[in-house]
Amino acid sequence: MHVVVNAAMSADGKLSSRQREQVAISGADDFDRVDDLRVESDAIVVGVGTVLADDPSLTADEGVNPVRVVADSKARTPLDARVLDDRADTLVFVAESAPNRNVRALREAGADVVVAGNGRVALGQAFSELESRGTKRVMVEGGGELIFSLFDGGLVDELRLYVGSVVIGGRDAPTLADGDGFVERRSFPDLDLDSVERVDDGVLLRYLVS
Ligand SMILES: NC(=O)C1=CN([C@@H]2O[C@H](COP(=O)(O)OP(=O)(O)OC[C@H]3O[C@@H](n4cnc5c(N)ncnc54)[C@H](OP(=O)(O)O)[C@@H]3O)[C@@H](O)[C@H]2O)C=CC1
Ligand SMILES: Nc1nc(O)c(N)c(N[C@@H]2O[C@H](COP(=O)(O)O)[C@@H](O)[C@H]2O)n1
Repeated sequence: MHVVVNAAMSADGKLSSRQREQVAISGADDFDRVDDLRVESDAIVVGVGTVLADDPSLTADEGVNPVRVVADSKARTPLDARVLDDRADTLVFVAESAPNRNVRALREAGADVVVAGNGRVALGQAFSELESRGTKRVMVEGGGELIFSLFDGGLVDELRLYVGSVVIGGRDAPTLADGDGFVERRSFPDLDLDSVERVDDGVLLRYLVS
């Protein structure tokens, strides 16, 4: 299974402002590129933080939509979230500790709810489950907490990063990789820069994870 993390960040590395609402960092050409990547993928994965902050639909304007996947330990995905609409299938990974009534409500809303892990979704287990269902290409669309955990778990193969020509700032604004962060140099994931391309008025960087 090939896992691509795709994100748009400001020149100072922020995914959004400290208010954690969706910010347009890239432009029309980049959103078209993201649409194409969605259609080429079998699954699009986000953390529940992105669902709560942005309410994304995670669907493409044209083509067959991949399954939408939410890492949501406590089954907090709102029942009126756009990821639960009928434009595509949705799989929610929860932890064993997720309240039963939340799990039941998500199933009644049409989601496939799968338990992976105890206190928090075990991403290795969740990705093995995706692979066992025939998933070949996974696209991760954020946010920073989930992306850090995926790098920490050695689960990322490729990073496509749009760097917009804007500064957002703010110590509490989400960055590409939040979580606890790495400390030892030898634990920093090393990246191989594969390509650099001007898109809109920013830059698209494509890295392979060593
Ligand atoms: N510019 C861009 O490209 C993008 C920007 N964003 C922005 O990012 C922000 C949201 O990011 P963020 O708050 O970090 O949210 P995330 O989408 O990364 O979701 C984080 C949540 O996912 C759940 N989760 C479940 N399992 C795990 C795990 N193993 N590791 C980590 N998290 C897990 C946790 O909640 P629980 O414990 O309840 O399960 C956690 O709080 C918003 O401001 C949004 O606008 C988001 C996507 C793309
Ligand atoms: N590629 C990209 N460029 C930006 O400028 C962005 N702000 C984002 N953000 C993420 O894209 C998702 C939007 O989803 P829908 O189109 O509503 O389905 C969402 O997860 C944003 O956080 N991406």
